[in-house]
Amino acid sequence: MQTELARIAGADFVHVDVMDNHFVPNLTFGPQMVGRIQETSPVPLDVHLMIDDPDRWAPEYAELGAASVTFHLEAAASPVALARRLRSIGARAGVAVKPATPVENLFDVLNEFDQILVMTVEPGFGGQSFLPETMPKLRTLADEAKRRGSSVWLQVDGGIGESTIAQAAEAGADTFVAGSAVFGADDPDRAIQTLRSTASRHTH
Ligand SMILES: O=C(CO)[C@@H](O)[C@H](O)COP(=O)(O)O
Ligand SMILES: [Fe+2]
Repeated sequence: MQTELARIAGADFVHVDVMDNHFVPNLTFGPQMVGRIQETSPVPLDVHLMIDDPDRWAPEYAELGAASVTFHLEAAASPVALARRLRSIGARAGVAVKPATPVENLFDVLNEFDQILVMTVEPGFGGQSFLPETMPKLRTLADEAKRRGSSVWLQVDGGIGESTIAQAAEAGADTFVAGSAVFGADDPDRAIQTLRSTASRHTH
């Protein structure tokens, strides 16, 4: 784990995928392991919860000291109350939407969140292909956030690499998660730098 973390020391965050084998058909780990990563990592953690009942579990990840905790809108009973709770613990509050989930319901509550994650693959597995059909939704969200003067971060996750990061940045994303494109590279830190500069060239 330490060696893996050292390979991405130049990243802004370590994105941690928590999967419960209910919300998604895959299982990773829970709070105990995330706590260990938190203790070991020199880079702050961005926790992505792909779990049922985040209202019950998400605060625990904030208590561990994660910089941000993102739960799925589809799974939360009271998204705004949960975001407030995460913020009160000191974490950035994030809400994620699956590719087919509309974002219009978030427009009136944008300021309740620090980041919104637009999934660019179906959650559950790394190494999938980017879904370009998610871009119009991202663009609508970015336009709305701008119109309202919101400072919410717009994150994309899934299939992000050299060509797709450009599309996502063009559509208004400002925070990018890359798994395979970084860990599959010979030099992960260099891959991060290249992705970062490609994104900034396509940000307007
Ligand atoms: O949350 C998820 C998938 O559910 C992502 O964080 C992926 O694990 C990112 O991996 P790549 O698509 O970049 O390989
Ligand atoms: Fe993720």
